[in-house]
Amino acid sequence: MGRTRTYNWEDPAILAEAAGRMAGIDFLRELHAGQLPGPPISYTLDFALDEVEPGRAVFSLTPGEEHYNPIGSVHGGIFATLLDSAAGCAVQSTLPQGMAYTSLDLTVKFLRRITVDTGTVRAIGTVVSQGRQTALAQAQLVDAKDRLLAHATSSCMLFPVPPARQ
Ligand SMILES: CC(C)(COP(=O)(O)OP(=O)(O)OC[C@H]1O[C@@H](n2cnc3c(N)ncnc32)[C@H](O)[C@@H]1OP(=O)(O)O)[C@@H](O)C(=O)NCCC(=O)NCCSC(=O)Cc1ccccc1
Repeated sequence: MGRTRTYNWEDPAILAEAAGRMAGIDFLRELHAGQLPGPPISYTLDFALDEVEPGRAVFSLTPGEEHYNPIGSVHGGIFATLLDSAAGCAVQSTLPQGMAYTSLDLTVKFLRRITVDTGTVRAIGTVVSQGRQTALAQAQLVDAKDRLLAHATSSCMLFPVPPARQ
């Protein structure tokens, strides 16, 4: 008998509209407090924003079988999703109202495999450098013993919120 999993999510337009009219840190704090619905990807993969402060964001995930690749460990894309989220939200946490961002790239180093036995993992993102048009962020994926599981750097593009989203 195969395993099954069901989940619900909220209309992503609610979140996108809020992101367009709020300062990054206020948006992320409301997300963290549950005053805004999580993004659909957080329900799909079952991970959450744990901490946020200006220039730093932390996400956590407890690995399950549903995250596995065909070779018996957590798929690299799960690592990358957590690292992209942490690095991107670290940048977002510094943006004033009216500014938006998107990640331009993500360079990931997979240092240790993750399995269901690894336990909860945390992706800690911080801003390394911020300019007018781009920001450089990095993120570390660690286990409960703070062992480094993966590392990523990401460049983000900064731009005014498009009029349609304001
Ligand atoms: C193994 C290596 C790549 C290289 O390690 P090195 O630089 O030589 O360093 P070191 O030897 O110090 O090892 C470090 C730790 O690793 C442990 N360990 C070593 N060998 C094995 C082993 N054979 N099996 C189990 N564990 C092994 C080793 O005991 C140590 O742990 P410890 O300190 O004792 O507790 C390591 O960096 C790694 O596992 N990275 C994560 C890669 C990863 O998870 N990628 C994403 C998933 S792939 C994917 O999804 C793509 C895909 C998609 C679709 C379909 C198919 C595929």
